[in-house]
Amino acid sequence: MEHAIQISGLKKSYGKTEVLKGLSFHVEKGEIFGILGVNGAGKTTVLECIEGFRKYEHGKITINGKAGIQLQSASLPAYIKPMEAIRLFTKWKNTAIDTSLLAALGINELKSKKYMELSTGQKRRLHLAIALTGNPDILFLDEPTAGLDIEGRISLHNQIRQLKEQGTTIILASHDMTEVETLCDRIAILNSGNIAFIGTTDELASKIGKKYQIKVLTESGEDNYTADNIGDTMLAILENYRSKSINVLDIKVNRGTLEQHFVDIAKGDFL
Ligand SMILES: Nc1ncnc2c1ncn2[C@@H]1O[C@H](COP(=O)(O)OP(=O)(O)OP(=O)(O)O)[C@@H](O)[C@H]1O
Repeated sequence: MEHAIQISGLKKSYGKTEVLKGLSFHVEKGEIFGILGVNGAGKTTVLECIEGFRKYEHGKITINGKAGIQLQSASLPAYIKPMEAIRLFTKWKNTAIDTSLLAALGINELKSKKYMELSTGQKRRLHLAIALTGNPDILFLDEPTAGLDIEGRISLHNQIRQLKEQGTTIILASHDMTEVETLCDRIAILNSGNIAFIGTTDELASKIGKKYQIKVLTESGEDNYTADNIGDTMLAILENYRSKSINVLDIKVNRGTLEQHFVDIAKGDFL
């Protein structure tokens, strides 16, 4: 089956720094696909290369469908009113105003305000409405809920899920594992310009599910370990301290959360 987005061997450098080192992946039609990584991992760069806003040195990107792109904050003129912005983009995309979409996103309530007077959440809703004018097949979202309160987050998540139900393919960048876990069908985790993991969050959880984190407090300080096999590892750790005549004062064992494991993978400490 034809994919919504197909990327092979994508390389991008800023000056001498290679930020993307040959990424290959695809986004399936109708899925919500998350690109994860810590700050500076290259998430925005990947999105911008796919969107066509960034030149790249190597690789091939194929998009099958009409794209809708959520603007970055502060990207509209300060004095423009929400409905003026909607009319501008509707005209530019040569399409009609979708009044039910505007009602669903609460844009009508913002009529009297200027762009600079909107809150972060209101701006995000307006940016989403603009991205959705012309009914795109593929929606690009960069940190869609950054700066939103819990209510705004839940509301935007629900809107994103509804769009998926209507058949829209969604690709989003985020550094929030919890957000991605609740929303995305599949994720790619970027690390040092490469994909460190790609698959479903369930696959990620089962891959790392047996990982334990062990914190040992001794008279010389605190040591941290991770282990798949808790029994053998504990014996080896304790034997090591005993052979060095170091007194163990306390031991704590945790099953790591997906979030902690994401940080390990994203920073390169995984396995
Ligand atoms: N226009 C640019 N010129 C030079 N370097 C850039 C430019 N844009 C991004 N970079 C660098 O490329 C790297 C990746 O940036 P990018 O914005 O793609 O990361 P990100 O994962 O989206 O980060 P964040 O989570 O902070 O938004 C960073 O080291 C950044 O400093």
